[in-house]
Formats: sequence, structure tokens, C-alpha cells
Amino acid sequence: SEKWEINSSELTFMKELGSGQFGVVKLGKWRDQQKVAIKSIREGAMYEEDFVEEAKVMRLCHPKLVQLYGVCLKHRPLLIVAEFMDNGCLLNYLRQRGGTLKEAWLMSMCQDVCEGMEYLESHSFIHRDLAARNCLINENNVVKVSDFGMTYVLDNQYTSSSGAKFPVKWSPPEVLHYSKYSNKSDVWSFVLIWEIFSEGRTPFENRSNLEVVNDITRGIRLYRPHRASQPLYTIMYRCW
Ligand SMILES: COc1cc2c(cc1NS(C)(=O)=O)=CC1=C(NCc3c(C)cccc3C)N=NC=21
Repeated sequence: SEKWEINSSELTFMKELGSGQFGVVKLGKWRDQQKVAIKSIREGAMYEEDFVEEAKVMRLCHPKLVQLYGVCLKHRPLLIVAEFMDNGCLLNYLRQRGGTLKEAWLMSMCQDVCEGMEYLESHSFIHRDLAARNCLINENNVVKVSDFGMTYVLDNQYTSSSGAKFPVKWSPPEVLHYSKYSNKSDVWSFVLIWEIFSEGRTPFENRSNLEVVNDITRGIRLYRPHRASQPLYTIMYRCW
């Protein structure tokens, strides 16, 4: 069997962690001792063959990327087994701890994301959906980039830039207008740094996606987050 294939009999499910665009994520044990996160892919939510065939995302390995361990192919729904991150999704973490996080912690989270993204770029991998909701944080408060398999999503509500679930507020003009993805469009998504220093606020909070497309196209940009220094704001501004 493939190196990435996991036998589902080696997995035990413990509790549900949450559900996202692909399906449900559960906490489990692998061979009874290793804690893992197990994502069950809803039927028809993903080009399963392509995902399995392109399991090259599995070969990506870096301390600031959530490590994928393997897939269970023998049954449906498809199961993806990956590293368990004790403190869950970064967005929830920021919102729950707003105001209590020291600037040094916020900065170290940004550095973690930058290291993960630098590794993806060095392997010519484009994330396409970098955002605080797609980063996870472990018990040592290390942030890791996750869900970098986005390209396999079938739901065109996510993939078409006019879809209700498209990440407009994290997308550059060339993606909004021509779907031109690149490592540079991933840099634009360092809107994530704005999210971190806004402690989990939504970018362009009181603007609709359509209004943001017009604002961005006309050169309007996010304001300086209250906890960001002027030099840091200059850096995040240059990403846009
Ligand atoms: C502790 O709480 C959590 C922990 C995790 C979590 C959600 C929560 N809770 S919540 C909803 O934020 O409140 C999602 C994962 C996860 N995903 C790994 C994975 C990726 C990145 C790609 C494909 C397949 C898989 C399994 N690893 N650990 C957790």
C-alpha cells in the first residue's frame, strides 16, 4: 500500500473538535498512543482522486506547517489524519484571549506563519487561503499553517471569486479580477498579520465582499491595528 495510507483499524476516535468547509474534525489516537486529528471529507466535497493522487502535500514537512500523516482510502468518507494542535484554530484563540496577549507573543505568531509560508514558497507551493481561520496553535503556543490542500475544494462557493464563501478580504486585485494566484497573492494574505495585531477582528468588518472588491481596486487598504507599531504597519502595508 501507499506510504501515506493509514489503516482505519489503527485509529480510535475520541471526540469531535469542530467542523469546517470540508467536513468534521475529530481528536483520535493512532495505534493507541499518538494523539491525532482526523478530518472526514464530506462526500463530493473534494476531488478525492486528485487529492489522493496529489498527496504531494503530504511530502511537505516543516515545524510551522501542520503535519499531514496520511489518508484512509478503503472507506468513505475519506479520512485525512494529521498533527493534533491542542489550542485549536488561531482565530478563535485570538478572540478568546484578546487584550491579554503580549506584543512579543503576537510577533512570534507572525514569525511562525512567515517561516511556514517561506517553506511553502521554497517548494513552489501556493496556499490560496492563508488566514487566521486556517492557522492552528499548539500547547506551546506555536502557530502552524494548515489547510494548504484548498485547491481540491469542489464547492464553487469557495472557488469562484463571486461565491459567498470566497475569501475576498484576503485576496489581491489580480485574484479578484483574474484568479491569478501566485506566491505574491499568498503575501497579500498576510492580512493575517493584521488579524493577529487586531486580536481576531474581521478585516473591513462593516464592508460587504462586493464593497471590498471596489475599495481594494480603488487603492483603499486596512487601517493600522491598535496594537501594531508604525514600523510593523509599514511592513504589512507593503504586502498589499
Ligand atoms: C483543540 O481544538 C481543535 C484542534 C484542531 C482543530 C480544531 C479544533 N477546535 S476548534 C474548531 O478550533 O474549536 C483542527 C485541527 C487539526 N487539523 C489537522 C488537519 C489539517 C490541517 C488538514 C487536513 C486534515 C487535518 C486533520 N489538527 N488539530 C486540530
